[in-house]
Amino acid sequence: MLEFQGIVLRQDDFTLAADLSLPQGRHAVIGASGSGKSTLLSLVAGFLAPTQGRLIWDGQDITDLAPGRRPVSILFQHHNLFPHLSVTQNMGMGLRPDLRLDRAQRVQVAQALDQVGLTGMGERRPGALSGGQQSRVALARVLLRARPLLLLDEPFAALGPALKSEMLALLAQIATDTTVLMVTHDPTDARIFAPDTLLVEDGRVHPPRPTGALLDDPPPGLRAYLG
Ligand SMILES: Nc1ncnc2c1ncn2[C@@H]1O[C@H](COP(=O)(O)OP(=O)(O)OP(=O)(O)O)[C@@H](O)[C@H]1O
Repeated sequence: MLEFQGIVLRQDDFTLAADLSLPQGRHAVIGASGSGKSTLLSLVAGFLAPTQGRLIWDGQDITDLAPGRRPVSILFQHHNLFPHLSVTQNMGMGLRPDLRLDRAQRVQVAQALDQVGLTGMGERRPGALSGGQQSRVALARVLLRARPLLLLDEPFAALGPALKSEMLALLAQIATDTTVLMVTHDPTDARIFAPDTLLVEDGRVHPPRPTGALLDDPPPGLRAYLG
């Protein structure tokens, strides 16, 4: 459970406010451009600090924890695979940045590779993979970190619709026991991936609502944004 207790975050003349609880599970984050979606993820990741309020994870106050000490992993649109490292090495970075993996960790990497359907491709460089395969490597690296909170900012926006759906289905299948917050501009993504959605409107984060109900009968601002 992630709790936003009376959170207010100011950035120049923009203010983000959040006062809600997020149970474990998959949540979409949806809202107009500039409404504050990325700011919300940065707050949870610890890149931005609130001016007021507390952020609580499973009863523990994480408001003042440095990003690296938070129970968080992040997957953004640009996956930042290292081009000079092999797929296996890129994934190993998720476990040990210095790549001194022990035997058990090497087995873990191989299993993750199997899990995302890239068996036998571990020695390739990212440049020798398709866009979808590179996304799979980035996804596997994030999953190897095994942090309980996963933040996604339009992670598969560069992929075509079919591949994107496939990646979301794969993520839903393997990111169990994880609380996921996924920013998306695509209501279809929200519907297929996230049982609940957080609407961000003019800097206010609304509590989670069932995705289908919210999108079937959107409030006026969201309706205008969805078109
Ligand atoms: N570094 C910054 N300093 C001051 N204001 C900022 C900064 N970064 C973003 N903002 C402002 O904060 C507001 C929210 O930005 P944010 O990136 O969270 O929106 P968003 O909902 O993710 O938008 P988009 O869908 O376009 O990515 C915007 O009005 C933006 O101009």
